[in-house]
Amino acid sequence: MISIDAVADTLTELHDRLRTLDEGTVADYIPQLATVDRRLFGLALVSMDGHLYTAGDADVPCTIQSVSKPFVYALALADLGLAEVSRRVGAEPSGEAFNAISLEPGTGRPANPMVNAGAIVTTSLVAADSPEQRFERILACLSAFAGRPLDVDEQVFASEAATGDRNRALAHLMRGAGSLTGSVDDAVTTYFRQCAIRVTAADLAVMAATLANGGVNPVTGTAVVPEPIAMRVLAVMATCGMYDAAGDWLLRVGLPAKSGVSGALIAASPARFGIAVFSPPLDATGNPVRGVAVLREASERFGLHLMHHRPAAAPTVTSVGPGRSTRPRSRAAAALLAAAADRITVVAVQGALEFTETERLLHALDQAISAAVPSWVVLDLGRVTFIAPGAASMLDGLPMRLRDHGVTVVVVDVGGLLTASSRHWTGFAGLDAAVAWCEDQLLADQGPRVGSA
Ligand SMILES: NC(=O)CC[C@H](N)C(=O)O
Repeated sequence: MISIDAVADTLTELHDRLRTLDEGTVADYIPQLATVDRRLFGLALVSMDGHLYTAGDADVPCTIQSVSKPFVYALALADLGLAEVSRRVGAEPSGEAFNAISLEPGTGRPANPMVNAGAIVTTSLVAADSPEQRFERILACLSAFAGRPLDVDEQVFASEAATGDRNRALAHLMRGAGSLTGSVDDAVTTYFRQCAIRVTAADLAVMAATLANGGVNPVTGTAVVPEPIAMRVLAVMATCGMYDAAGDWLLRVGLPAKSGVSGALIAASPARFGIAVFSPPLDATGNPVRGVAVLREASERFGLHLMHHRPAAAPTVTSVGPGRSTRPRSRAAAALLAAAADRITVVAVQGALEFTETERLLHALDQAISAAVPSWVVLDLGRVTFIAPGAASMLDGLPMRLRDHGVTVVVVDVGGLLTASSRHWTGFAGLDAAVAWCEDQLLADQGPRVGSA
């Protein structure tokens, strides 16, 4: 079969080339992890439409390890809110390894939820009546992110529970400092179980895509967490997800990401896709060698760096000009409307309105008003597909501000993009009706003169 898909081809090409990159060491401080085949190499990408692309061992299970941390952070944020969670776990890159004892002097608050200390506290914050229920909620949450019921690799769990003294020590330190409340044993046991949840690269790509998609799983359509939470989780991943390599990662790859000692790595390109790589050998910073290489290349090739300049796709304001309706008029009224043609201006807008487009629209309106001194402006949103909440708030005060200048603004807003959320706007379902309404107003204004004409 001839492939016409650049996404599938790119994954296959990256997989075939980078499989020869045989550097790094498989983690063995959790003995069971050392038994895994270092050659395993899976790639998966999930688009915002829920299309899955894979290459290599994308269906081979591994334990999620630290890649669980952003998702449990999301759950804690959903349970407690940002203010409460931030009181307990910071959001500063530690600049240290994942298992560093990086606690804020004095408070003992861990640096961020992406290192072990912060993750142990975050796990303990998940609302529950018992440790068992807490873990069930974590498993259910991660399963919703993945879009299928996940389970636990009991051997890896047992292996880490038997050897995880450093994490236990961290938890004791935090309990001593007061940043971890409750039982150390319960906190680390739940954390170890969470790290032993079994996933494939394909699952991880869906999970990352859910974060990229504003918290809505693009495969199942389930709203897993509210958009502001997905945004904050991505922010913490961007600054802290790659441990002490986080700065270099943001510089070179420019995507929120999270790695784990099993060799799992996810990255999310907001509003574009989630990607995951599974390849066990790790570099000196604890990040998977091949995963890092894949993401560096993919980011470069698809132009994905978050800080890329993205020019607007199309003009926002497509026309500015006088408006005339088809409503039948008396001869006198028609003459008056013709003479006052510059008093009704139609501004036609298209596309998705975010900050840039809305600033552009406001600027065009400003110019139209100063050039023609209209008394009525019809904002035609007939071809607007989306208004971001921030953009709607930029437009919200417009009717009142224009009224101060003697201008009435109305909107053609078939989908209720503006009028559904704001009572400041007079909305019409069609351009003709909106212009006719303005004409009626204009004629009523001029009433005596129409009579005497
Ligand atoms: N970086 C990681 O994936 C660490 C997770 C592992 N379970 C640990 O706590 O040591």
